Amino acid sequence: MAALSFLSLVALLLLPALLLLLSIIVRPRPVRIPLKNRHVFITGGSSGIGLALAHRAAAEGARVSILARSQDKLKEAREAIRLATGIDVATFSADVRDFDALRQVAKEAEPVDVLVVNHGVFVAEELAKQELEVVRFIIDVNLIGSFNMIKAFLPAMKARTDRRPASIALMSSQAGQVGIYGYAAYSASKFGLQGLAEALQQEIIADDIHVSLVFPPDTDTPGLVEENKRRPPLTSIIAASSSAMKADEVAEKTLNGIKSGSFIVICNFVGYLLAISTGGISPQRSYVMAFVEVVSAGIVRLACLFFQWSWYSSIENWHSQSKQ
Ligand SMILES: NC(=O)C1=CN([C@@H]2O[C@H](COP(=O)(O)OP(=O)(O)OC[C@H]3O[C@@H](n4cnc5c(N)ncnc54)[C@H](OP(=O)(O)O)[C@@H]3O)[C@@H](O)[C@H]2O)C=CC1
Ligand SMILES: CCCCCCCCCCCCCCCC(=O)[C@@H](N)CO
Repeated sequence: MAALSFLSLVALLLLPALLLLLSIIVRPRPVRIPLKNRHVFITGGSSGIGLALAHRAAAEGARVSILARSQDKLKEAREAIRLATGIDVATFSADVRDFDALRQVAKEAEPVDVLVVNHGVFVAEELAKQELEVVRFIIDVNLIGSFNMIKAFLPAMKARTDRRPASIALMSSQAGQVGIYGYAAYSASKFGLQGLAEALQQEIIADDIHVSLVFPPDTDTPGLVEENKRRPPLTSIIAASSSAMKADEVAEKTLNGIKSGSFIVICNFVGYLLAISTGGISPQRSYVMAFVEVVSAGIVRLACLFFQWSWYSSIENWHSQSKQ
């Protein structure tokens, strides 16, 4: 009884003190980034998550531009958005691997207030089977392509005359928080975005530009349909630990994350567990989330170990079955 009341006293005093402390120290400070009447530029905006983002941003009153390689898909996307919202988006055809082409696009499109670096390619395959050419392709498009986009667009974003806060959002994946069977190259390309995002945020905070890093689970898109045709079964089994989402749901989370300046954008329940367990030393603007992280870190680590346990059991079972 005495122990119990002592514990509740500690909780009563310490937890609010912790909350207060966190509300003072969280950095960068909270920010709101308006979308209405601002220029939102989305790579990979002709399909899947990028297309859903373009729809939503247009419906919220932003001026929207989309970039991808295929002219045909861009045209189709433009028509679909016009049909649904009555709004015209600007389209740019370029390969994110071609820096000179991106510089040209940037010149035409500027000024951009919200840059959403969403394009991406994925080929799920065991590394032993995956050609190095495919590995290079994934890293080139997902990681180097993101550098190319930022290098091409950042100078004008820094020099913008609209002094309201601006944003650069990067589309990662939950496979960018934890390495998953079949995703050696893909996970590496997405983990790379985290280092880029953390360093970049420190460099451009003084320009009032705010970085968001988005972590979706499997999302129903044309890209996923293509990937599923040859995905190793173990990739699907492990990825199923996190429930799949619709492209529009991910787009909604992403835009809300951008508007609230969240550094880490969480998409589903498992996303909370992943964000807490990989929080490490990444920036956190919300003192409430910071509080949840500090208080639950240990127990969430335990849950993670259970997930690893179940994944390795699946892998063991798979191998023992395929030997029979
Ligand atoms: N779907 C999913 O399960 C998940 C996806 N993600 C991430 O979300 C993002 C979008 O995925 P999703 O919507 O499924 O993808 P889709 O395959 O449906 O669309 C990809 C988009 O990127 C464009 N793109 C691809 N390569 C290039 C390139 N080299 N240069 C310019 N544009 C390019 C495509 O157009 P085009 O081919 O014409 O160039 C298309 O517009 C990716 O970064 C992906 O990694 C994250 C977690 C889960
Ligand atoms: C307590 C801690 C909880 C840990 C649970 C972790 C669950 C991880 C599931 C990872 C799913 C990865 C999906 C990748 C989707 C993707 O990017 C591809 N479809 C390519 O587009």
